[in-house]
Amino acid sequence: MSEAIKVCVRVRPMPGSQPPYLPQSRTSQGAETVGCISTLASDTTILSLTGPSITDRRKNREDDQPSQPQQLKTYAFDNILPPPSTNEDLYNESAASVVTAVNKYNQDGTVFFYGQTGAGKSWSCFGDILTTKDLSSMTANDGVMTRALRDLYSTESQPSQNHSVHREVTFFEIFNERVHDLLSPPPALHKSMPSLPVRTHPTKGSYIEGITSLPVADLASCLKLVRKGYARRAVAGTKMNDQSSRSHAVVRLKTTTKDNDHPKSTPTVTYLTFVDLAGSERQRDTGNTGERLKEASSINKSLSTLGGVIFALGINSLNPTETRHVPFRDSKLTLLLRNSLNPANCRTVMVMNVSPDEQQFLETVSTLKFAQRVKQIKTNDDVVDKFRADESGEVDALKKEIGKLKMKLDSVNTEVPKPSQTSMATAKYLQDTLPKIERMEAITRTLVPNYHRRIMEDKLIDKLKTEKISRLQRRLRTGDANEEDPDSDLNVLCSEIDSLRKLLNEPDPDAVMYKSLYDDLLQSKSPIYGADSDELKNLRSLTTKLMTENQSLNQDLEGARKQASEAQSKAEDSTAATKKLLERRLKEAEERAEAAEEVRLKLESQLSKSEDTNLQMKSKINATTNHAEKVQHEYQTLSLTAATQKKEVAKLAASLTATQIELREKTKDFSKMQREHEAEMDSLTNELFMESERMTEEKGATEIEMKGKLAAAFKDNAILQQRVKNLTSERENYEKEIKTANSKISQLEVEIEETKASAVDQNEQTMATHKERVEKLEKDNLAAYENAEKWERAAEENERKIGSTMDEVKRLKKKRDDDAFELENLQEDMDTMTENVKFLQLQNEELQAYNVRLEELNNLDNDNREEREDGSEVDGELCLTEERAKQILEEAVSAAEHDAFNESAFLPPADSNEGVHDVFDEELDEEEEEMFFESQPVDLSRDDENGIPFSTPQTTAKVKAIKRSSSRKVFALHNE
Ligand SMILES: Nc1ncnc2c1ncn2[C@@H]1O[C@H](COP(=O)(O)OP(=O)(O)OP(=O)(O)O)[C@@H](O)[C@H]1O
Repeated sequence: MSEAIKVCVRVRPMPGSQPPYLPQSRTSQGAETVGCISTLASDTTILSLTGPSITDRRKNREDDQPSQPQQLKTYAFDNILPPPSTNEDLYNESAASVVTAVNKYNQDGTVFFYGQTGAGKSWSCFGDILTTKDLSSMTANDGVMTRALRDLYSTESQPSQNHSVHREVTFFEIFNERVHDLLSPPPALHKSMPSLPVRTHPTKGSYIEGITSLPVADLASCLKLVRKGYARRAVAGTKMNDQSSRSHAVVRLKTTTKDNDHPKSTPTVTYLTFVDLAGSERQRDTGNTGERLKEASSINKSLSTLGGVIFALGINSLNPTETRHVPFRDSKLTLLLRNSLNPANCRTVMVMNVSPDEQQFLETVSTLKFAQRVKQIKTNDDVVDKFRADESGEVDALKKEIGKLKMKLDSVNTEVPKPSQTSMATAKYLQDTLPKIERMEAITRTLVPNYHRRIMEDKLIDKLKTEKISRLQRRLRTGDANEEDPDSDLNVLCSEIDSLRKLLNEPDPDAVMYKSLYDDLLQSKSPIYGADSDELKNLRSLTTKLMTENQSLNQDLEGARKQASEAQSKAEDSTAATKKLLERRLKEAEERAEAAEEVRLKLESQLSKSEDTNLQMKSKINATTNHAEKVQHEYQTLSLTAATQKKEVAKLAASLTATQIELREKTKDFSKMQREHEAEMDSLTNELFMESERMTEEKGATEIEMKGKLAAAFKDNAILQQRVKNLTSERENYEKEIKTANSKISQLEVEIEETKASAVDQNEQTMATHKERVEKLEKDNLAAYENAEKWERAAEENERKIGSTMDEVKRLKKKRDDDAFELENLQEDMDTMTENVKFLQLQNEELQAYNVRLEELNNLDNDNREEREDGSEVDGELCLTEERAKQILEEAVSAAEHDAFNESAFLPPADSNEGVHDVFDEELDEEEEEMFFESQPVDLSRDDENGIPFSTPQTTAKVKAIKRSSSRKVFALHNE
């Protein structure tokens, strides 16, 4: 059993730091620290993480205090690359071996880039491909993918006479569980990228229907296409990364190699895949909402499925007897990369990108835990792919197996130092050869058990292969006449396997040859040395000489051997100690395994219990999900109601504003009128006051009445002013209330939105982490209970929030109704006020008219007085009987008096006497008229029956007017 997936951890530089990205501290033992990550310069497989303890973290979350760092854990992986590691370093440690496997041994290869958002996955994979101008020449920031492609194109399996190579590239992304072809022509403007369907073929496995696969003959055209596709990838700015990839991007290069020597043979197809996964992200850190949140939820879901697949593969490889279901089908990512995750099929490397930033501590822990799970996946070289469903793929698998065997053979061959070709006839050769032979002997001694072990291992593999081959042959024999075709794939494969087997079974021929030579030499059985010739004599003397030299050399050699044996014994001691240590460790491991078995049994029983609990939990979660959906529905209804209410409130506010404007206008008018009124009142008061002083006591009653009216008017005016004031302050209060209500409504809406978003977020997150939780439940039931409780608490909290929100909405509704009612009342008050104001206006007008009338009367009285002061007399020339004239005059006076005092509007304006003079102007001259008036025996000092005084200037004027009109009538009668 060996680890199937190589895991390299790449630590990015501290965010915001500048090159050369040196460690922040370095201890005397060589430990280098950047942020929360420490590494050893002497051991690049160990990493330790320092961070706050879980309790500290919880505490910090509550009281927001910085915590004391604590040593947390040390992890071991295949390779750790702390800053300032370059993309070249990363390539050499990760993808280089994958390229070799693809290129040299026809294996499939995949490189994954995993890590939280902003940890440097895209940087590690693609480097600065978007900004590099010349793609054909290498730059320092070339990503791992670029370097791998460069190596692939430049090395062995280039087209040759024997082989023809054809390469095609595909580039797609998985965005929100939709597969987008990044090499297809872009969609029309404002149209979204079409989603391609993923189909599963019974023999070919899963594939994308209609994906663009473009031939790429050289590196530059391949990189150009990748760059084009990469530029079209879905990215968006988040709080954690301003160019965050929102999708999983997969670049796949298919290489088809045809063997020209065997044109009928099936071409070998290999895939080299690069997967830049979207980064896991926590909503709390990114602060994502809306579309970004939806994307994050989809990313987390597919990563969680990937985790589930890795977990199941790990469990299966730990316990090969039972096969746990591997949920490849749960996401498009795992479905399409199923082959890449199968260690029997593919050489896979995972680059785990982490950030040393203390703020990202939890994410780093989570990535490293994921990496540990990946490391749990083991592969047994004897185990043939149990995932492969199709038998037609077996030829391909066998070819890949040959690749593996070749790789092994290569590694074995490189361990054997080859002796150089030398002449056998010279002693020099012997001199040179002897120590070499010695060494060869030693090597052979060590190699033989190795060979034996390997032969045993490979025999096992061979057994499986032979079984497979005979099965295949049987099938071919029964179904295909081509069985004897020496060119058939199977025969080619068989012969290749046989030759490989031979190579593995037979000891190195050089070693055997040198060994036999050496033996011959030692026993002097070689025919060359047996002949008694001069050459031999010479050789013998030379040999004797050499032998003496050799003896001394042998002595040296003996010394060296002694030293070597000492070193060997030391090495043996240390080996024994190591063996002991290993045995102790083995024992410990066995004990641990036993303990683990016990735990497993316990866990199994717990598991069965957990499964019940799971079911309960699932039903609970379903119920809660239903409840959450209901809540969501209620939210929507609430939002609709809130929107309607908002509209109503907006309408109300608009009508209120209109009323307010109207009110303001009216208030303005009222204030203006009031001011005018006050001014008029003042002037009227003054006038009245003056007038009242001048007026006699008979006018007192009128004056008092006037004053009373005036006082009443003042009072009304004061009330009006007060009312207007109250109204204004009421209006202001109402405006304030409306404002508060509006702000409360918008606050409420924001709260509803937030609660809705957080509920949706919680729902999605719960659904996404559900599977993981269930698995966690299997491990730790208690933790799951805690989670469930937390979840329930969150749901209760939601319910409580909804309750309080609904109460708030109800309260606001009631408030709105109250306000509407208050508004109606205010409107009524306003109407009453308007009527009052109208009434006051009328009163005002009456007062004005009265004033005018008073003035007029006054003027008339003055005129009258002036006329009387003239002393002119009326000539009695008229031939009208005195009695008839008196009668007519009395009738006219009475009618006029009635008109004058009951219909105040009947009087002409104060400044005009037109009505009086008209007739006279036409028919009598001034003198005649005066004479006529004077002749009339009217008592101007008497009161009429209504008690109206005639002795005032006004009454005098009135009477004079009456007299005139009467005279006119009398004159007319007289003329008749
Ligand atoms: N090793 C590194 N050296 C220098 N800069 C780096 C390194 N790793 C990452 N960065 C920088 O950090 C930024 C974020 O890296 P990148 O976009 O590769 O992250 P990511 O893991 O792909 O994030 P996301 O999942 O959000 O797409 C980039 O601007 C990149 O330049």
